[in-house]
Amino acid sequence: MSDSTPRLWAVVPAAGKGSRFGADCPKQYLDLGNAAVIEHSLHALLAEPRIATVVVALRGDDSHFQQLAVSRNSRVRAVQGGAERADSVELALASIAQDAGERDWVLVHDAARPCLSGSDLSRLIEECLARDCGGILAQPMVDTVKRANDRQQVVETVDRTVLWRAQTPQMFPLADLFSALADCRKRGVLVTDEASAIEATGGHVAIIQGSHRNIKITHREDLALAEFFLNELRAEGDSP
Ligand SMILES: Nc1ccn([C@@H]2O[C@H](COP(=O)(O)OP(=O)(O)OP(=O)(O)O)[C@@H](O)[C@H]2O)c(=O)n1
Ligand SMILES: C[C@](O)(CO)[C@H](O)COP(=O)(O)O
Repeated sequence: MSDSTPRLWAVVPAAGKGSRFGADCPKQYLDLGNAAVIEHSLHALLAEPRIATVVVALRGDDSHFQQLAVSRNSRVRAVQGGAERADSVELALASIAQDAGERDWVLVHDAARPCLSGSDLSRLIEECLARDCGGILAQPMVDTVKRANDRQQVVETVDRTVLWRAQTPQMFPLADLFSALADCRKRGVLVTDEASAIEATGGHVAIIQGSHRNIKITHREDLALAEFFLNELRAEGDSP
């Protein structure tokens, strides 16, 4: 890695199958208003001038991405992802490690989260840089939370005041995240987000409260909700 002026990179894991959604194509390519799901996610990142380059991790058999105009954006690169989300992120980081500076940062944002607002993205970037600490957007838990046994019987009610639902983007020093993901992979530690890898290797993660609109499209009913939220964001001028 070269040691130049710190830059901000973005990685977009987009190599999933969308099996829980159950559509004919991966959910990141479903139509959502006037664009595909992934286009909304990428446009939100590309609207942020501090992000120099966006690296999208795709399935090896992905034939959709190259048909999108955004695939030809000069700030967008595509690489092949891996079997798990963490593998896709690590492979994307591996593709830029040689170009990245020692003090560069990276934020990772799910292709399946199209309702990221410009204000949330800016706040995450500013808080992480100001605190010099990696961080994640997250939502406080508003439901009562139960721990259940394997027969789906309630074992206990959990104190929800200390619980947060992690979203993306998640932003960390690029070298720290790359190293943490590789370490977790070598140790067989399964991680479902970037913060888990940082935590597992002793790092610190700040929580920055994000909007409840920043949902992850997972099941069929999420698509209509995402379209509603996108229309709200557009009306407020908080999305590209
Ligand atoms: N091997 C994988 C698996 C997931 N993802 C991406 O990680 C994000 C969040 O994952 P998830 O919502 O679980 O997407 P899928 O894995 O496609 O969904 P499912 O688990 O229902 O198949 C998505 O943008 C997905 O494309 C990825 O890049 N590589
Ligand atoms: C990264 C994430 O979106 C944070 O909530 C979530 O962990 C992704 O989980 P998935 O099972 O890969 O959708």
